[in-house]
Amino acid sequence: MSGPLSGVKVLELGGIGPGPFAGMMLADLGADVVRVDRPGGGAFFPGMEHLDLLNRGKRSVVLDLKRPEAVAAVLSMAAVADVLIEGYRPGVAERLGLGPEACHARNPRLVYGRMTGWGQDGPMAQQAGHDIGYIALTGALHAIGAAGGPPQIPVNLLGDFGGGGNYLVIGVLAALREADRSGQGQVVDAAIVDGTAHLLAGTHMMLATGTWADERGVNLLDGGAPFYAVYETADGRHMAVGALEPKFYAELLAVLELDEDPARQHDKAHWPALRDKLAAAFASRSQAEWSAVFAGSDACVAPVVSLREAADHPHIKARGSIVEHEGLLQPAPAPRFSRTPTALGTPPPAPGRHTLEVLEEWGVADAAAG
Ligand SMILES: CC(C)(COP(=O)(O)OP(=O)(O)OC[C@H]1O[C@@H](n2cnc3c(N)ncnc32)[C@H](O)[C@@H]1OP(=O)(O)O)[C@@H](O)C(=O)NCCC(=O)NCCSC(=O)C(=O)O
Repeated sequence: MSGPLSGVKVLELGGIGPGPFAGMMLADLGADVVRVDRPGGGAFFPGMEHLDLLNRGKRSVVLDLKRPEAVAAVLSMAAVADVLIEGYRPGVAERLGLGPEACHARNPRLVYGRMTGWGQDGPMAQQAGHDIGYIALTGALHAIGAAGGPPQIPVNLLGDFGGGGNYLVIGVLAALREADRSGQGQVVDAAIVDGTAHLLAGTHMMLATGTWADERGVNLLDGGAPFYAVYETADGRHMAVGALEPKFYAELLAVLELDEDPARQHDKAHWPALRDKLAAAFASRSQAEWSAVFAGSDACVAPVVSLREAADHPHIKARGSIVEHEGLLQPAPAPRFSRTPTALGTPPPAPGRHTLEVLEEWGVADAAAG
């Protein structure tokens, strides 16, 4: 296995969303990730486990953790692992006998990563939830959408993955580094509400400076500014315009051949008229035509393409950011490394495919535990 985390052993107790995403990232980075699936798989999309990209590059063991022998097997695996990650409701791992105390008794160096929406404590810790509810409580969902319209759902990118799985990985990596020095593991409590709130640092900065109103669709970076917005083209597609800096804004006006005073960029009273002008300009040609017109320019304009179209965009293609691998269209590992390059992992395994192989390899005595 290549990648900077080559040789790092990760045990992932199977959950949904952000936990598996964090496991995928660790596998992308080269770690040996073993996922413990429950009998019957417990997949979000049953029967389609081979398409579950969040499990690429991992091996799967199926263990019924309601059986003491299976719990003993997982504890033995935790004894030789560097990292354990779990995404149950707080207290579930403890009830199974796999909480941090039980695991640290077997392996004091273990980094024990916990992924939840609300966090390990607080009044809502025990409540069920999903991305949309978690981001709602941080102010993020309120901030997204057009002025006068309802909040818009940013897929489940912001909470589950941006504020969730990513922060679990960051926490795990920091704790691993510290464990190298101290010889001790610790618990990483990654909560989507914390991570999403943290992602809002820049927005809070603008709020503090009085340059951001606590409303959606009226600000510099939420579509309020006409030079940072999305416009419809003649064929019903869209172009994304992000001409923030005066020199790039001037370039936008030049390419569009708009009769407009560049000095009025930040004149809010002028914004409605400017938006109308930009809308009329973009509505005059197709997305493909505008893409050709803006190619190579610094006007910061890009076509809004679909998930499938993205893979065919010349830049995305040249970078190999989204690739077809083993018959599956998927994003490539990110970021990239100069000395220890990463590679796309093995396809998502069927649950339990590696039970015997892994239990043997990780030296777990009772290989029949599952
Ligand atoms: C998502 C959940 C609300 C789902 O709630 P539940 O279905 O009630 O699951 P819980 O985690 O509470 O408990 C899981 C139960 O499964 C049992 N369990 C788990 N693994 C096993 C195995 N291998 N074998 C046997 N039994 C098992 C475990 O003991 C618990 O049983 P008992 O002990 O008997 O109860 C919760 O897991 C949760 O809050 N997780 C943290 C946050 C999270 O992941 N949110 C969703 C993000 S995804 C998202 O937002 C999105 O996709 O959109």
